[in-house]
Amino acid sequence: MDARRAEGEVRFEKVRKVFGTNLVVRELDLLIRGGEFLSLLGPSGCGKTTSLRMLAGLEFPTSGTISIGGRVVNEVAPGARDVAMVFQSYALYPHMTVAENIAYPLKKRGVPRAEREERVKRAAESLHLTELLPRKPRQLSGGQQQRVALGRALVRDPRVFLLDEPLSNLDAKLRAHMRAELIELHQRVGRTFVYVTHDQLEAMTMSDRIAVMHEGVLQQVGTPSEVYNRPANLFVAGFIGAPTMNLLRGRAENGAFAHPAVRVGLSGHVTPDLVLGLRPEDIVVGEGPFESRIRLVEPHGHEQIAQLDIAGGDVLTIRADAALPLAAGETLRWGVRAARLHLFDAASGLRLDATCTAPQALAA
Ligand SMILES: Nc1ncnc2c1ncn2[C@@H]1O[C@H](COP(=O)(O)OP(=O)(O)OP(=O)(O)O)[C@@H](O)[C@H]1O
Repeated sequence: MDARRAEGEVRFEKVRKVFGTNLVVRELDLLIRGGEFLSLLGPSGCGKTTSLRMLAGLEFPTSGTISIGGRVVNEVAPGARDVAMVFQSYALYPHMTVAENIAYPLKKRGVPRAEREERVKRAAESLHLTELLPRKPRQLSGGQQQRVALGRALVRDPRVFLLDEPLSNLDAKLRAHMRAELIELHQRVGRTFVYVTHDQLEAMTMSDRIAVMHEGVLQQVGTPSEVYNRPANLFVAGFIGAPTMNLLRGRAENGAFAHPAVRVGLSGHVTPDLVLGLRPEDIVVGEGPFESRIRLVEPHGHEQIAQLDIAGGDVLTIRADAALPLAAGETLRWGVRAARLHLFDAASGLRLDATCTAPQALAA
């Protein structure tokens, strides 16, 4: 590992954070590799912002250690950690020009004027801000303001960039555009990015790895494809993916997963009470051993998403080609791509290392 990578490595070891009686982060163990784009992903209140703020030095861990580049930083002041944070609110100085806003962190550190100007120029170029340098923040769009906030971080060339929902104030189109810009920026600067978001699309599209958090507990760390294709537990299974994974509770019976509406062969070790996870795209539409009534159909242009009322009182979400004639009230035949299904132990919620073999006809 080269020196630049080593200095950008971040490690949380048994980090806990308590606010009063509220345990907000529990025993967080997480290694973020130098140069990696890692997203902390989870619903509101799960402790991701607090984790980021502890890394920035804006909150202190109740116990445990945080290191950057192999050095424990628990006692190190925020300004001496060599990290730069970008917030959801851009927090630009309204009376300063874009150039002055970007230069500000350097000025505060006593960087000489000529060097300041050179570094601002480079940061502005890499964020396509050159033309905007003389403007004041109020003369900029939301996306441009967020780029200035990024510029203010970039100009310092920190070891670690900390980003707290930086795109959430932007409209959908601009967000998509900024996602692409952030990917590019990360590739160009080769620094560690720690990105906090509750938006799985952001996490899935930009990250090298995603750390999924829920109620202060780290649930799974993996590449976007790992968390999508092998969710470690029911929380991750239900959180990642849109539309969400169907989760059906059933029992292991004679080597099969049995539910009033679905029966699938099993191979491997399973527990008696199971949850079967079926992503909407892993349901075969129009053929197969199962039959259910269509409850509603949502056209999405390129595809349709439909809900089926299935036996046992559950609802199943499916995705189908836009050309298929689906209508509410009609009966639909369906099957499953067995090898793509997920099995969880109902009691612990943990993923089971077992696979589904083939859908089986339901007993009459
Ligand atoms: N300074 C504080 N004092 C007391 N409680 C706090 C403080 N900061 C955060 N909390 C609480 O800690 C919990 C986790 O907050 P945190 O902001 O880390 O969650 P989050 O996952 O980032 O959520 P969000 O996306 O809503 O910011 C919440 O219940 C919050 O109310």
